[in-house]
Amino acid sequence: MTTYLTRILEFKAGEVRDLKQRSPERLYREKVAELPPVRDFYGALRRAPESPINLIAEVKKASPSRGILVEDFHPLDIARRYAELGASAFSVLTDREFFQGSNDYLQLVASSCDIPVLRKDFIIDESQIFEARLIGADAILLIVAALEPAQLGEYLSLAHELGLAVLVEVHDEHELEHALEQGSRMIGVNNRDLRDFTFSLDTSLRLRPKMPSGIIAVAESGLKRSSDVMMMQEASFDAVLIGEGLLGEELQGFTWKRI
Ligand SMILES: O=P(O)(O)OC[C@@H](O)[C@@H](O)c1c[nH]c2ccccc12
Repeated sequence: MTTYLTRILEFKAGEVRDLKQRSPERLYREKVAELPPVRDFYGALRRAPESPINLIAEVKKASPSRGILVEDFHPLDIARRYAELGASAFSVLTDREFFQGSNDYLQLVASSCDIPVLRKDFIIDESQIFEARLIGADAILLIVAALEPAQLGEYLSLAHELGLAVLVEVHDEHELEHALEQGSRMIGVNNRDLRDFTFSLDTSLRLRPKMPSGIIAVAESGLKRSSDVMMMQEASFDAVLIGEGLLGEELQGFTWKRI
């Protein structure tokens, strides 16, 4: 069945072919060895007992479901505003075709701010993990629904070997089980179904009790109101990942944890 996700992944496969032609793995390994260490993404997101929920603020220009969200898009200004709001980490979209993101945006944000940065993209090949490290990311997203079962474990290992943290994204019980079996340390529940872009906050609430303690738990997508954030805090998520909702006034006025 053709879904939004399958369409995105097909396009991504073409991009990855080009990327692999441009840069063989040997070159990546040499370059990565010269890089400074990453910032501690896991450490920034783990919520201490009694402390408020952490914010991963997403720097997002557009989405396939909503089109352009920010016409006059200045990623660094947006990131600085989110840091002032109290964000613990950033997520920067690097997918060009569907989200109008860019590696340049990530590079700019990562090199100008102290807060750790997640590369938000559809990773389907090891070359993209090396690339993430080279452009300055501290963490990557791995979407369980976008990978073959054997790939998740392999990519987790490679990312950790390169010093990158991994946010493993799941959408149902089955994916969660697989994520846990493969040794994920940080798991994000996407409230949005990437196959048809429908969403429900209940997805996070339903899956949270099935995540063992010790896992860093993140609720992702569709959070727009203070009450949504409070609900995830009460459900004992460590963090929320918010893009579009931060463009609205309500969450800009929210008292996020100050750093
Ligand atoms: O803008 P929102 O609804 O707050 O969502 C942010 C983030 O969760 C969403 O952009 C996202 C979650 N998983 C993804 C995977 C790929 C691209 C984007 C995403």
